[in-house]
Amino acid sequence: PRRQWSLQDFEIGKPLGKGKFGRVYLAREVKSKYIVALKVIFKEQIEKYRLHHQLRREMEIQTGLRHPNVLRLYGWFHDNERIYLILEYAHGGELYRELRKSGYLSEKRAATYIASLAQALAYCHEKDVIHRDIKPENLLLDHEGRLKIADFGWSVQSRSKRHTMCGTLDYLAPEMVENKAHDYAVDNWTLGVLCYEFLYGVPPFEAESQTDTFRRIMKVDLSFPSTPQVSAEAKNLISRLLVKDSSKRLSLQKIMEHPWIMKNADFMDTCSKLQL
Ligand SMILES: CC[C@@H](NC(=O)c1cc2[nH]nc(NC(=O)c3ccc(N4CCN(C)CC4)cc3)c2s1)c1ccccc1
Repeated sequence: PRRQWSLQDFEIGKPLGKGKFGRVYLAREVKSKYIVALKVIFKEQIEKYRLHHQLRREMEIQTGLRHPNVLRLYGWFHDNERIYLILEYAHGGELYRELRKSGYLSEKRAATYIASLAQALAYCHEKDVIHRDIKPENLLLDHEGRLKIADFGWSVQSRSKRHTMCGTLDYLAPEMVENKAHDYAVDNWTLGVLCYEFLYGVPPFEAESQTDTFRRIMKVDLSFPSTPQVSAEAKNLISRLLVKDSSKRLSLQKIMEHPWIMKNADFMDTCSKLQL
């Protein structure tokens, strides 16, 4: 039986990051000395924005997911004011920071991250989970540099209903921009956006205003800068993901078999190759 955790079970360390509704702290479970990340969410924030059903969904979803590229949620507890999520600690921090520091990533590193994401999403889709908010801020790195998808706050368990999104629009697929019912293929679109951003350092439809970004997404106004130098195979993969008709986007399986991925991705644990 799952034991009841409480704050007394943990020594709280430095703050790791903060999101809209809470903060994450480094923490150590006292008895086992096991290092975790403790996400603290304020109940009044959840009530104010009426997000308890979403938070419950995040907790149910992430608890049930077991994949090397999905951040583990070990358990949770609460007190009068706060809800605490006991999360896997990713030692490398946010992929976002690495991307901003180096400007853009090598084709090998970009392909490895896209392959890891495709495997993680294939696993999530098998479990009827659509993350829907895959962006660099939600991607973490562990001590081996392995990618971990975090923050399932926006994910949905089954075929999604209409939801308004907040935050950056750069990663929204056309069907989400049009607020149409959408399905798993939104995550495939997002892989195209991420692959572009990993290789060029900026998202493909970036614009001065949100309206212009909307317009560029709806038109799939995609162009490749002349620098940095990016291979034709990489551009081919991006062009086959950033397709308006969601049924025509490359499937996750086909992404993992794409020549650019096969040539550049470093499948660290070969077993993941067998999972294909
Ligand atoms: C993805 C956002 C989400 N975050 C999580 O759930 C998060 C869950 C989780 N587990 N481990 C983390 N690790 C870190 O945040 C981290 C940050 C910097 C680090 N380094 C700094 C540079 N140094 C050179 C190396 C070490 C190392 C680890 C995070 S964040 C969130 C959502 C709501 C509220 C707060 C946070």
